[in-house]
Amino acid sequence: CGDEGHDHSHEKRAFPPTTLTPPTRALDWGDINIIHTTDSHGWLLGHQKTSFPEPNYSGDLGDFASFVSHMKQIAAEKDVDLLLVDSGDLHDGTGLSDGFPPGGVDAHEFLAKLPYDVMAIGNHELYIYANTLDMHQNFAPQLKGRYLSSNVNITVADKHGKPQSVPVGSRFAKFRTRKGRKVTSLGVLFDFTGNDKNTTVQKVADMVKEKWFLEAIKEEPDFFLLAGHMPVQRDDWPLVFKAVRKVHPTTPIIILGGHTHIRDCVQLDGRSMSLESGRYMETVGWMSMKLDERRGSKKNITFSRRYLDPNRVTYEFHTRTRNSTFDTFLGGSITRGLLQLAKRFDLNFKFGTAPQDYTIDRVPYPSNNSLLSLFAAEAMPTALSINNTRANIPNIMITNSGSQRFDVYSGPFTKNDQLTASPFADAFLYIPNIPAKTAKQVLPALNNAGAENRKRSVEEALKKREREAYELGYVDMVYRKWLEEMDRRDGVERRAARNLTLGYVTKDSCPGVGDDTLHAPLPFFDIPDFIGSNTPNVTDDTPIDLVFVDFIQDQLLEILNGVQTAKNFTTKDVQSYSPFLASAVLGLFAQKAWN
Ligand SMILES: Nc1ccn([C@@H]2O[C@H](COP(=O)(O)O)[C@@H](O)[C@H]2O)c(=O)n1
Repeated sequence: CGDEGHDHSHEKRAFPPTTLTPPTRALDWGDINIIHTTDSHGWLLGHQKTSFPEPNYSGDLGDFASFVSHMKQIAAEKDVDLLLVDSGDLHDGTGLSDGFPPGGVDAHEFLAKLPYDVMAIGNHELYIYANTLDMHQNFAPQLKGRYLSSNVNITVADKHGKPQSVPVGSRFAKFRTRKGRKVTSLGVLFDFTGNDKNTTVQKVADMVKEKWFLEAIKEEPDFFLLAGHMPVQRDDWPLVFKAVRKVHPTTPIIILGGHTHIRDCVQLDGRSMSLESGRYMETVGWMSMKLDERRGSKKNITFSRRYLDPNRVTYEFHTRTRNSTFDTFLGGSITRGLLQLAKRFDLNFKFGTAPQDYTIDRVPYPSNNSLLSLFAAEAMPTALSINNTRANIPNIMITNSGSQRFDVYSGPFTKNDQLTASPFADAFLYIPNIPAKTAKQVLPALNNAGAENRKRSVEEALKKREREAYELGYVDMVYRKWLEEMDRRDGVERRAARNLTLGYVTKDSCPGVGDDTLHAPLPFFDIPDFIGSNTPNVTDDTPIDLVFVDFIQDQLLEILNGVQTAKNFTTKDVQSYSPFLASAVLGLFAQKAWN
């Protein structure tokens, strides 16, 4: 980096001890180039486990910062523009984002040190008001008008103490690139309904009718940069796209989406490209666009896109650097700062030693290697029996499979591993005295099993619930379908060939191959949306406790009232079951079972 006299050593350079596959080819540069991140969910220290595909994603935020600096330098040499954009969901996912009380994520300080041109808000910034307030008061100001929340507001007290609803960040941003090109930018969130009190999400269809929106898009920029936490397929981007196209039929439009955690690309017309760049810092997206020689051209624009595996081999390949020349001063200081933060939050605290790998969808559910089986059948019953006067009453415990966010690997099981596997601070509730016969029907009904035998009214309720679930942020099924398709295409053959490491194998609807590095896909097994403990061995009329996480309360009550008619259950029948939150369950279990 040319900065002599400071320490370049990183403790975390101990991993990965594995040989990583380099990218297949150089990036295609254009006049406008974009590096894109989304759904990072706190994975700022990179993926640290040694079983594949984890080493593919071992680059940390410091490495990423060094990569961005070198790429900026290359852009300057080429005399082109390079922008850095994020599409939201910084919260919920690791010990760095969830290892301490909500309302002030110190790790975000390091994100703000990167030269982001635009960042958009995600649904995970809105589950807890204190987190949204932190974004509004502390994070957004550091982005100087470029933290965008076009349709998301927060209610805060004005200077007279009266509540007022204001954008969490800014509604839009207009700026010029280094080369002087005019950009109009938005940060749009899908129609999310699971947000906390005193935050509001306006429907996208209503946002595009707002006076401020029509004013903002009126003047023609050199290109529109529409960032947002919304998948590039099957959602409301076309509403925003059409609203812009109505006024500017040929102006280039770049869309940078997120939320479904997949790698995806689509072109809504020949002068636009939409990119989605995965999750958990497992993907860094790249897009380039060659501008027209003359203004007003209607010809198709040449775009390229690429999905990079974020690791030092990828970064050094594309920046023509070596291990000894790659780290910048900023990059090194970010890595060291994050490691200090991890130490401060005691993220290496060991609960026990996991005897084997437990994965979410690489093995069937239920099975001995399934994390969902481990959580539902062993960890939840063990952890929730601690300090619980109802421990001796038979029960059925239910949670959503989406509550388990990441695999557990054999070896030391730390506080960080606990929070990556299960980051949500969801509380456990219960309804007492449900006849075992009724309680046993709830889980299959939640998973829509036996739908063909069900009455039409229940069918309709389930359809409605599916729609509502999407609005609440349930998109795990989209990610899983994506994994299933890549495995089904040629998973068995690619894995059998043994010349490729495991990783993502993307097929999207943009021209050419999108993945930067070739891999064999992971094996995939379908999993249910809801999982439960083993049913107790009691007679059908035995009254038992129906235990569940608060996150699924509304759906559970709806289903419970569908499988029986003796009583209409409401939130008044629900009580607190345990002092422990979902995010603590695996640690409590590991202390008992893995020590
Ligand atoms: N309190 C919570 C909040 C969310 N979830 C799970 O997260 C999913 C949404 O996350 P995305 O990254 O996909 O936006 C949601 O479907 C739930 O599975 C939770 O369990 N508890």
